[in-house]
Amino acid sequence: MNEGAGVTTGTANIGVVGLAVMGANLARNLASREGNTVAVYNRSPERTRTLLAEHPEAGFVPAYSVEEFAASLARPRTAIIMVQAGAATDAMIDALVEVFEPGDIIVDGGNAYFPDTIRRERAVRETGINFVGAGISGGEEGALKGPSIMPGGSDEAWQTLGPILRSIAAVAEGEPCVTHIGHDGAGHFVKMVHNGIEYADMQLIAEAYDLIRRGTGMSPAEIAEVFAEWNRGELESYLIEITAEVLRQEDAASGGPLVDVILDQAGAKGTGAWTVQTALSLGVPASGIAEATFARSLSSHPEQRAAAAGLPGPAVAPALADPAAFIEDVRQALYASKIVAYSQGFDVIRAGAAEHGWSIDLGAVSRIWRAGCIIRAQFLNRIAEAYAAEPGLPLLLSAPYFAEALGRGQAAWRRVVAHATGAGIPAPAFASSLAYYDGLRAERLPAALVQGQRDFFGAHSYRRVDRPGSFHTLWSGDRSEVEV
Ligand SMILES: NC(=O)C1=CN([C@@H]2O[C@H](COP(=O)(O)OP(=O)(O)OC[C@H]3O[C@@H](n4cnc5c(N)ncnc54)[C@H](OP(=O)(O)O)[C@@H]3O)[C@@H](O)[C@H]2O)C=CC1
Ligand SMILES: O=C(CO)[C@H](O)[C@H](O)COP(=O)(O)O
Repeated sequence: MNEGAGVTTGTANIGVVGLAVMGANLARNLASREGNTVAVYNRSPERTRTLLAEHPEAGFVPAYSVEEFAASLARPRTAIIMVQAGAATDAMIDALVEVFEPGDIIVDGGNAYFPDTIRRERAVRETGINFVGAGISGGEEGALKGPSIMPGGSDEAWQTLGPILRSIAAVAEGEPCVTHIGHDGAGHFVKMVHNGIEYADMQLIAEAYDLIRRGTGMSPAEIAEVFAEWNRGELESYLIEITAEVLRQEDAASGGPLVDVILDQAGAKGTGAWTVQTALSLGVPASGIAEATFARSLSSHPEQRAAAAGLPGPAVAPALADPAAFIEDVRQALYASKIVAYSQGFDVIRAGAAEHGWSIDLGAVSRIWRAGCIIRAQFLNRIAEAYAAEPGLPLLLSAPYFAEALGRGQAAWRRVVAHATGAGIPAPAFASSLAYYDGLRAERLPAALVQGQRDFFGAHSYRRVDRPGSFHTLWSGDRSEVEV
């Protein structure tokens, strides 16, 4: 039976392909906006049927084949794909290209590795169809109520898409959380870095929890109250808020805290690793994001953890003289490390924009992250202010507000990292953020010695502090210096 038979075709002004958690909620969000009629299609028809049955109010136009989907859309067609990243996205793009026409727009709203988006945009453009890679953040709730949206693609496609995306995006201080990030893969690039920062933020919060729990012996429910309190101050953010919720949750089966029965192996779908790979290839030291990504990897090697379980650690953990003061230290260390994570993330975006010829407005990026997305936070207002005051800011953490906050928090930060080290509690994101801060502010770095070593074994040469040029010491000869 053709389940689409009987529906009016060509009337939907927008379509959604892929009706899992993100696609279904985005389709409902679109349908709830004045003037929209939304066509929906999913590879497995069950999802389409379920969505229709559960949300008759949305007035969806269902399609059970890509041909039917194309026919249900008014021309020029606009469709948003929300399917699994990778091969599934390629398969859906190929299928839509077969049934769409020049001038139509295909939007990939899923997470995609930006080089894939650049490749797809180029290939689809050849057919005369517009392709837009748009990062969408906010999870299930954001997709439904208003996500933060990071579209790339052409100016022409943005003319059509802009009003639709503005109508469904979250709103922060009266501004929709969407902006045309830049051409081809720019949108997915920025979404990738958003997720890298998300990894760092989550890891820092997890380390804060672990330090407090192991240091003070407080229960998860008690620590939830600490996070709830922090959420009323400068750390106010969605991730802090949901952390309190998770820590408060009791497990029905054991009667204890849910967090204690969740297997301690963190999953990852790839965006953190993409950010780190990209940062490495751009030469940007995104060390906090890297540590957060590696911390998930370390957690997910049970065989290695079992092999290391008997290795010695500190015999006696240092006692905390003042647990309340320690908790305040952790709060300050978390804020300082968070500044580092965001500063590094914005560095990756700046370097990526330069490398790929994108003109990315970093202030606009910070503004569209203020609501709707997973890293939404009060803090983003401070970043927006920093870029408004100095759009060409070379280093976010050197902006007056952040420099002052780091200066205020650095003593507590050091105490926390020292305590973690002394107690044998892993705090890789806290420690690496502090090392990054100290590395940046150091008058002189041991990189000079590294250069000497490189010159010794590979005649790689070095530059001198006292005169221009490149030099090499004749290490295996008379050790005199020559200019090269
Ligand atoms: N979940 C989240 O919080 C967020 C997810 N994203 C991104 O949004 C996208 C959608 O995420 P989510 O809703 O979680 O869904 P999933 O990533 O779990 O993907 C499931 C969807 O992909 C479809 N699919 C899988 N393989 C194929 C294929 N070969 N051909 C056609 N369709 C296929 C499924 O169809 P079928 O029903 O037939 O299996 C289903 O509709 C992903 O790219 C994800 O990375 C972005 C932000 C947040
Ligand atoms: O994009 C997202 C949020 O912004 C997705 O939730 C993504 O799946 C999170 O990444 P991971 O699964 O690797 O933790």
